[in-house]
Amino acid sequence: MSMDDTVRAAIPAELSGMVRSAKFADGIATIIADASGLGRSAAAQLQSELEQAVGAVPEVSEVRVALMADKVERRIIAVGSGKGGVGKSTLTTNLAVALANAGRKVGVVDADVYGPSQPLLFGTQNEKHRAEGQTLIPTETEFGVKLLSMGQLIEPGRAIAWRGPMVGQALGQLIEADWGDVDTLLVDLPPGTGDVQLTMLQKFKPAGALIVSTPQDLALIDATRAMDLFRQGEVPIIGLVENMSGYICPHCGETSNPFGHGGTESAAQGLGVPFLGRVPLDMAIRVASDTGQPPAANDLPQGQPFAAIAEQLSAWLDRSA
Ligand SMILES: Nc1ncnc2c1ncn2[C@@H]1O[C@H](COP(=O)(O)OP(=O)(O)OP(=O)(O)O)[C@@H](O)[C@H]1O
Repeated sequence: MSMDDTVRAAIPAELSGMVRSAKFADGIATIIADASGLGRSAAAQLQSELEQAVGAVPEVSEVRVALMADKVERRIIAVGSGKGGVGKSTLTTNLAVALANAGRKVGVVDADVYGPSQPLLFGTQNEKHRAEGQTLIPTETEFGVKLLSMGQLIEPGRAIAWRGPMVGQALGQLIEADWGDVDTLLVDLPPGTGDVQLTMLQKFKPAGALIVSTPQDLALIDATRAMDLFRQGEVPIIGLVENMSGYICPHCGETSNPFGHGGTESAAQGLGVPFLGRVPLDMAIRVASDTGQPPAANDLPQGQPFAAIAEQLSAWLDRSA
């Protein structure tokens, strides 16, 4: 057996699939391994396990491990709205879960400084974010989606006092975290066109933006303003989503239209952007969301509108790859 083979044989079976080459010369073992898709901490663990295993070979006085990684191409999708309370966060959570169910590697950045609600929606509000040095480690939710939230960087109630540069810095920490193999990062923006939106356009330009509105004229005017900002920043508008479109009565199942109906679809037509679909105002969506059980995670009828919109988003991601 050559010394190269001896070094290779010392590598534990579960790691050998990642090892691209193992060489030995002058007491030094040089291992090249493929760490594609591993997060920073998993890659560090791979390195130390290789060093230990190969270092145990008596002839080896030094182990040099080089880790290669395919750079994950990660696209940012901004989810915005003109005004608050239209269901932007609920949509973000459920689209993320539906995309993950369809096999994508999905992360959510909760950049809503003024009302960070993703930890509640994913049921992770009792978990603290971890960090390695300056790098945040996203929380693994039980729905196969990774999550980082402004809510865990800021004390509740302090957000209002935040100025532009602080917001920009915090957003940078969230977006440049250790996302590992995540290829699609949905960013839940605060409503309107403020500091977070500007920082996103200047520093972390999204691949596309999705805008949520309710059917009323007022909400639509605000949504148009939000869309204009992305257009000015040359971010493609993936489409408009109408939320709270039609109320499903929990008693009789009949649908009524407290906020009107179809306004978003005709606004989308008028603005020349795709209409991606509507989600009804359904108490079951609110109840499931408040208990950290996104409707899209379960095979419930309430999950279907989200799954249909996620399919369109997925098709857009494929087309623009
Ligand atoms: N389709 C729906 N049916 C029933 N309730 C909904 C629906 N969409 C959202 N909600 C509820 O409306 C409230 C506001 O939703 P959400 O937090 O997602 O809005 P938002 O636009 O992100 O608001 P903000 O900007 O204030 O964070 C929540 O209580 C949520 O559960």
